[in-house]
Amino acid sequence: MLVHTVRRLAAAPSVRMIVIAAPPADVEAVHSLLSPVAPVTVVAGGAERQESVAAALAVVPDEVAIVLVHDAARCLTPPSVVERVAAAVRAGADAVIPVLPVVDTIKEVAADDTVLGTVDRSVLRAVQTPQGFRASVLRAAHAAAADAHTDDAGAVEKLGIPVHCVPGSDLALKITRPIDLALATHLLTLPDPDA
Ligand SMILES: Nc1ccn([C@@H]2O[C@H](COP(=O)(O)OP(=O)(O)OP(=O)(O)O)[C@@H](O)[C@H]2O)c(=O)n1
Ligand SMILES: C[C@](O)(CO)[C@H](O)COP(=O)(O)O
Repeated sequence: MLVHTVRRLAAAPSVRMIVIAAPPADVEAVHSLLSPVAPVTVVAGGAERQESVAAALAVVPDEVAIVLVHDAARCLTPPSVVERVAAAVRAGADAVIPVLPVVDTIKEVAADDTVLGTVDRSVLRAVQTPQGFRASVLRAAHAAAADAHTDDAGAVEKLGIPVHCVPGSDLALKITRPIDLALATHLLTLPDPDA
């Protein structure tokens, strides 16, 4: 997954530096794996995603103005999505997330499995990565983050800074369940949409 992720990130013209947070015991191995794919810096990640992002951010030079945070698990994210996010930050947004509409009906459910209500899905979005930030905003959000957050934009929202949405991609699925892996394996057999 890491190889596919880095290959697509490196193919995005806006990406100048790639920092990977790896399990501490695997830093050397990950560097050896990825060096033939693209120049990468590999740091020891943390127990949670948030800690890994903070560790990677710590080695990003101060002169880097825009930082994109990506999931290795979204390894088929097309370079066009990376470019869309980067372009929106360059155009002036402090924080940008790629999103998709929610296609299922969403219910709020009580602990006893009784439905409490139906949520208006027209205002909901499923959030992907990479998420793009003005570097100073991401650093401030991480410094201020008192609680755990499941995405970096969540920490920015808590600062009261607007987060802008751009279209994501079905290809940017997060490989979480066995069926996601089966789907990704099949998608790899299809022509590259960005080629
Ligand atoms: N300690 C961690 C855990 C996760 N990640 C990053 O966060 C992404 C999502 O991780 P994870 O939560 O493990 O993905 P899921 O497969 O969705 O697992 P879970 O069911 O725990 O949410 C990973 O691809 C990885 O890039 C990380 O950097 N450091
Ligand atoms: C960042 C993310 O991929 C956006 O959808 C998601 O929040 C990661 O969540 P996870 O539970 O760490 O996989």
